[in-house]
Parts: sequence; C-alpha cells; structure tokens
Amino acid sequence: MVVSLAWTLRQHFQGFPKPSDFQLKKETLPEPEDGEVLLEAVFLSVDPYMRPYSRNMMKEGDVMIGEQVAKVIKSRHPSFPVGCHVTSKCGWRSHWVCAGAELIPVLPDWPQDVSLSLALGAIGMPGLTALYGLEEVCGIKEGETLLVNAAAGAVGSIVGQIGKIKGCTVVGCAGTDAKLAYLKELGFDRAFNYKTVTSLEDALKEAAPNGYDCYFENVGGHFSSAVMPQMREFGRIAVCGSISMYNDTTPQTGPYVHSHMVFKQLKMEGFLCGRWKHKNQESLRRLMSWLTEGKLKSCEHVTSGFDNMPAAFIGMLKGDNIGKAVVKV
Ligand SMILES: NC(=O)C1=CN([C@@H]2O[C@H](COP(=O)(O)OP(=O)(O)OC[C@H]3O[C@@H](n4cnc5c(N)ncnc54)[C@H](OP(=O)(O)O)[C@@H]3O)[C@@H](O)[C@H]2O)C=CC1
Ligand SMILES: CCCCCCCCC/C=C/C=O
Repeated sequence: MVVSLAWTLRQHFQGFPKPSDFQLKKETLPEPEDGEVLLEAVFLSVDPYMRPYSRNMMKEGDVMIGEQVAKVIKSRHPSFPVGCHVTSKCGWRSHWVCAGAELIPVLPDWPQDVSLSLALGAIGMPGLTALYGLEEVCGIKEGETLLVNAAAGAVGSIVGQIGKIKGCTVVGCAGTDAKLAYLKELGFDRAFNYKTVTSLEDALKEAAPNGYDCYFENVGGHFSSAVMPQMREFGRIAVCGSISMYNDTTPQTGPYVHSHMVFKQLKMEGFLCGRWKHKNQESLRRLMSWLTEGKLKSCEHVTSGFDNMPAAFIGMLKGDNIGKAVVKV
C-alpha cells in the first residue's frame, strides 16, 4: 500500500491566493486492479486556470485540480508498463491509482535530451493553446502584425515564436525587464514592459504604428481596452485568458469595445484549447519538430519539491516565472 500526499483547497480563494488557502493531506491508496496503474508524480504543472476553475469545479476540501507528468511504478495495464511516462489530470497528488483509460502517454519517440516536463508546457497544453489560438481562431497570415501579452509566459512565449515561424511581425508585452530581454532572445520584433511605460496607449502605438491584425489576449481588463482602438480593420482577437481579472473581488467595468468592433469590423472569439483535441497528436508532433529543429525555444521556471506547490502557484500568478512554471518532485 502507498501513502500519497495531496494538496487540497482548504478554503475558496478570496482575492489573491495565499498559502493558508491550501492544506496538505495524506491518502492511503489501494493496490491497482486489472486495467489500472499506480503513478508517481515527476513534474506537476501550476497554471492560471486553476484560479478561476477552483471556484466552478471544486468545493472546499477537494484536491487541487491539475495535470502532471508521472511515472508508472506498478501496472496491471498492458499498454502502460512499469517505467513508462504518462500525463495525468489527477491533480496535486504525489501518487495516484487510476484506470489506464484516463491516461495520455507522452509522445512516442520523445527525444532523450528533451525534458519530459515540456509535456506540461511547449509540447503540452500551453503549446497547443498557442497554436490553436493563432491558427484556428486568428487564422494568422504571413506579413501580419501580432500582439501578445503575458508574452514571456508558458502560452505567450510560444505564441510569439509561432508568429515568427509564420512570417509575422510580433510585439510582446511583459512585466519585467528580464522578461523583455528573453522576448528579444526568442526573436520578438518589439517588446515593452507594460508596468513601467508611462502610457500603454503610446507604447502600443510606438510598437506598431500601423496597428495590429491579430491580438492574442491573455490578460483582459484595462490592457484589452487600450488595444481595441489600435486594431486594424478586419482584425482578429483570440481571447485565451484574462489573468488580470482572475483575483478581482469587485468586477472591472468598461470602457466598452462595441464601437471599435463595429467600425473596424473586428472578430473576437473566446476559446478553450480542448476544442481541437482531435488534432492534438498531429499538433504535438508539429511543436516537437519545431523544437528539435531549433525554431521553437522553451524556458521553464522549475520549483523543487512537492511541498512547494502552493508557493509555485502563487509565484506564477504574481509573475515570478519566465516561461512555463512547473514543480519537480
Ligand atoms: N483558453 C485556454 O484554453 C487557455 C487559456 N490560458 C490562459 O492563458 C493565459 C496565460 O497562461 P500561461 O501562459 O499558462 O501563464 P503564464 O506562464 O503567462 O503566467 C502568468 C503570467 O501572467 C502575467 N500576469 C499576472 N498577473 C497579471 C496582471 N494583473 N496583468 C497582466 N499580466 C499579469 C505575469 O506575467 P507579467 O510579468 O508579464 O505580468 C505571469 O507571469 C492565462 O490568461 C490563462 O488563463 C492558458 C491555457 C489554456
Ligand atoms: C484537471 C486538469 C484540467 C485541465 C484543464 C485545462 C483547461 C485549460 C483551459 C484554460 C483556460 C484558462 O486558463
């Protein structure tokens, strides 16, 4: 029998999450039955969606939701032998017993020199989100000008690089000068620190005087309001997230976007990456090819120790991470 550690939501977040909102518990797991495996977490993901989803999907006392890369350490499933690696949505747990049907194997032929943690980042959900937002929602085309915010993060850093692969001019915004230096390394054409510019409107204008064809929206709120007047006619906006609003206790209000939407004939569409899951295998292979060809770079902010899951999550929401925030057990 294995005793698993699990981080639970002690109480629903009020405003910005704090360490006392979480509680570490022990669970005794049963032996795997036919068709089941015992998993041991290797890398766990901390993501912004956990903040809004905790309110809708969880009740107090539940184990925190989330995805991990895990190693099979006992198996009664022929497709998942001991030693293989899988991704599992079993939450913030050190171990778990589950049916093989609930697991996704990591891509076959995963290169030895590529960390398996990327299955939670560039070659996982955030990479797919970037790809689908640009291809399926924006319908991005060569020569266009693309804007992305939270640009040095897990999704944004891949968005900008795919924009460059597709022959676009890419503008990124981020919240520290170290992040701006990273965006330059990745090949972004222009980048600015939205926290230190004197006027967001002027900074957006200076970065792309002729405006933006595509806007990959990760932040929402005031930032979004400032971008709308600077969209070009027939511009497309992929609404991926709105992290600046996730911790609000009082809802933010306008300015409202309608006149820009009408007179510039804009298309604005929210999306969840799971909509195109039928394309995931082909898309993950494409992302992996770009990575191994050196066209796509990945950076991770790795926190060590399962004990530090809450700190890693809070740090990611604060903006401590460059690239994908993960925890290594
Ligand atoms: N629709 C979908 O299917 C998916 C949506 N998402 C969304 O994509 C977005 C990015 O996620 P992800 O790449 O994983 O996260 P990141 O790795 O980008 O981490 C979050 C970043 O958000 C920025 N941030 C935090 N608070 C604010 C704020 N108040 N204003 C502006 N920026 C802020 C910080 O960067 P900085 O220093 O630049 O402020 C921080 O580093 C999120 O909105 C998320 O919810 C993610 C995955 C799937
Ligand atoms: C328990 C793991 C659930 C994984 C869900 C991933 C959903 C990503 C959609 C994100 C939306 C906003 O951030």
